[in-house]
Amino acid sequence: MTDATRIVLSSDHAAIGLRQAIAQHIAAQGWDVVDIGPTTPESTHYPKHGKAAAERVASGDCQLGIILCGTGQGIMMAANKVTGIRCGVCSDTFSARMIRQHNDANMLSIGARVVGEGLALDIVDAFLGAAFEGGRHATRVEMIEG
Ligand SMILES: O=C(CO)[C@H](O)[C@H](O)COP(=O)(O)O
Repeated sequence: MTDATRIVLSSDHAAIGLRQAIAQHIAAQGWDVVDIGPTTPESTHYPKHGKAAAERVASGDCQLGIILCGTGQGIMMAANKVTGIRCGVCSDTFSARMIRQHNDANMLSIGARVVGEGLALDIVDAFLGAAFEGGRHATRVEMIEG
């Protein structure tokens, strides 16, 4: 990935502050950030935000996505319903690195009620700093796609 890689961000109401902190953090690193909200704190429904972000990645408009909800789980489930999306929830940096290296994940999900901001930013850095290793892992990723 290069600095020109476009990254879509979205969340539900539970993760607006963390999403904005991540947006600021990665924009400062030179990533091209597309934050599709929401921006207001009213209660909303994570499936529509996960689907909207996933469609940006699946269409090729964005190369990677970072999505958040309270646990990271529901929005991940919604994103993974979109064909071509491989999204994992991460609460640790090892998993964030490995979902890129072994699973060629194109989306990362984080639970804003699970991890604090400092760890979340480290998780994002681990995800964005890793690259798919291919080889035997490519065979397995192809099997996920069916
Ligand atoms: O984590 C989530 C989905 O997996 C949501 O953020 C969570 O369910 C929202 O809960 P509430 O409406 O009580 O704020």
